[in-house]
Amino acid sequence: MTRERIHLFDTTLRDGQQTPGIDFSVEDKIAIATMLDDFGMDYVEGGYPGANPTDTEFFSEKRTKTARFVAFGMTKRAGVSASNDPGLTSLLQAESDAICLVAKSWDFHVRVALGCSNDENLESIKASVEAVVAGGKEALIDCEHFFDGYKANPAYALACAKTAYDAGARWVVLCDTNGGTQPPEIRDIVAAVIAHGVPGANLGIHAHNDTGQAVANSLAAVEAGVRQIQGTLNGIGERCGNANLITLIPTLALKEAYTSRFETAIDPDRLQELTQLSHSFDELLNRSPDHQMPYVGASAFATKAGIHASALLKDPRTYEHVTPESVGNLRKVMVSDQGGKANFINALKRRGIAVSRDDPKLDKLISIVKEREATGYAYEGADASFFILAQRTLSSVPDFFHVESFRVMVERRFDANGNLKTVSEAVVKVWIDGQATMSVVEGHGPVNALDLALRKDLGKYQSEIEDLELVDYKVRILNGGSEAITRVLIESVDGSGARWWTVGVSDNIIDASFQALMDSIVFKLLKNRDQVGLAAAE
Ligand SMILES: CC(=O)SCCNC(=O)CCNC(=O)[C@H](O)C(C)(C)COP(=O)(O)OP(=O)(O)OC[C@H]1O[C@@H](n2cnc3c(N)ncnc32)[C@H](O)[C@@H]1OP(=O)(O)O
Ligand SMILES: CC(=O)C(=O)O
Repeated sequence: MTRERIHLFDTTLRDGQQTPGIDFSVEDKIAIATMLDDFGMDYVEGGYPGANPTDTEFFSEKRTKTARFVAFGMTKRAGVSASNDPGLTSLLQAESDAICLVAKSWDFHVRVALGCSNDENLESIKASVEAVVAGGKEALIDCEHFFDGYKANPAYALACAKTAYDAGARWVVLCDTNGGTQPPEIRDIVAAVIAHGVPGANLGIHAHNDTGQAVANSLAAVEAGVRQIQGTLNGIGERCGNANLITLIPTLALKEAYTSRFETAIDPDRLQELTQLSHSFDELLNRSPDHQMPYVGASAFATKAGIHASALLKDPRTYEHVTPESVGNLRKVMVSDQGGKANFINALKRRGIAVSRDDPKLDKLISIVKEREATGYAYEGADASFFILAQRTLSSVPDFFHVESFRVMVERRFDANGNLKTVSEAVVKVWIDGQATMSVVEGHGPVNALDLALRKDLGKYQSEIEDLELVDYKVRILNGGSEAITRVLIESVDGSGARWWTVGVSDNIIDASFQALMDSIVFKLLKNRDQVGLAAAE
């Protein structure tokens, strides 16, 4: 039986950026767009070029290889032509494959927010879509407040959708902007749009989660005929968030209600990387993963001792709706040697490391990782540190250099002109091939000083690390009070454009940073010798 294609549209970098407390840098956006593209999304919406310097810079080049790269903006203002609308002009100049324009489709909004007539708004929709198509780009229209608009004035909401479609929009996306619509209403209203002449193959759904129904509403829309779902990683987004793609993707891929009828572009083998994708994204946001998130949460396949554990030991299907391995998660209780092994073998394979199931070194690696994670390490977000640990445990890693000692000082003092200054200085003693060198460097803060001192004189390796750059540094305090432990995550990049994350954990932030910096340099040296798996440095 032919299955119909559901197109996945990710708006993590646009609607996700509207989440209170979330603010992406250009570097963050590049890292996230790469993750999404690599995972197999059809569309990656990168933000709103022209709205702020970050998004404008992000759209200075195309950031995806396979996914369609989408710029977001709004329809032209009433009273000006499309070619004279500065917002639309700058959108058309952005480097993107497609443009998604938000359009008002609730007459109340047209009157109150835009202050123009209903017909003027329809003219803006038509002219804007035509301008996008004439500019050689795929046009999408986000019909803002479509469901509320339909309830208030069905004829007008339908006219907005149909105008966009007739003008050439590839996708007309029905938005539940305020997030209050319920699944039966979604089903009925989507059916009305299709009956009005906009085919389901050209319809999308953009659901917000204000009543906890964003995923259910997206699936209800698919049932009713839409073929594009917009959502975000881990469900971030304005107010209560957007439809969670990390929940929708496995539901579409694993649940018979959908698998028999639909397919997405996500390679079924990549589903096992879903937990890692979700957790890596949280690491990037510098926040703890939600333990109860469907499929990928640490508790999603956990059970307490007792009746459940006893049945699980007899057959895991007694308490699991899918296997944890299918989404890269782990079963808890049995501390699952079996589940653990499959998971590690898969993760190592991706990094080019082959290990057999009965190799005792694999058991050793699993127990080291579990012990370390219990003390605060998080390897999901630090692929390069995991790679080094795995290589050290399963085979070996060359002792390129040895740091005998380091010292970091922070001094607040008056300079020669009588200005108060805080100065950070680091001293590092390194041994290479029996020769010791001592480097002393001042930096912008203690971690920067330590980084510069570590990389100032690495003897015969110095020329190899000239293009190594640290582009992100994240600190998380793992438990409060005087017992606090610090986790540091560092993102590095080199001249080839490869990026990797390393981790360090200590009760001392400088020491944690030192561990992550060391892993980054060792990883770079291994990479220069073609000794790292592809997935560890993408
Ligand atoms: C539902 C959604 O999530 S839509 C996406 C919302 N995201 C954002 O707004 C984030 C980025 N936005 C911004 O940085 C700014 O709002 C900008 C740069 C786009 C515009 O800034 P400003 O020109 O200063 O306008 P401001 O933000 O104050 O108000 C929005 C204007 O857009 C108009 N507008 C809103 N939607 C539309 C639309 N679909 N079509 C045409 N005009 C629109 C409003 O009427 C208002 O116009 P006014 O200034 O004449 O009253
Ligand atoms: C466009 C959009 O983000 C919304 O209507 O919610």
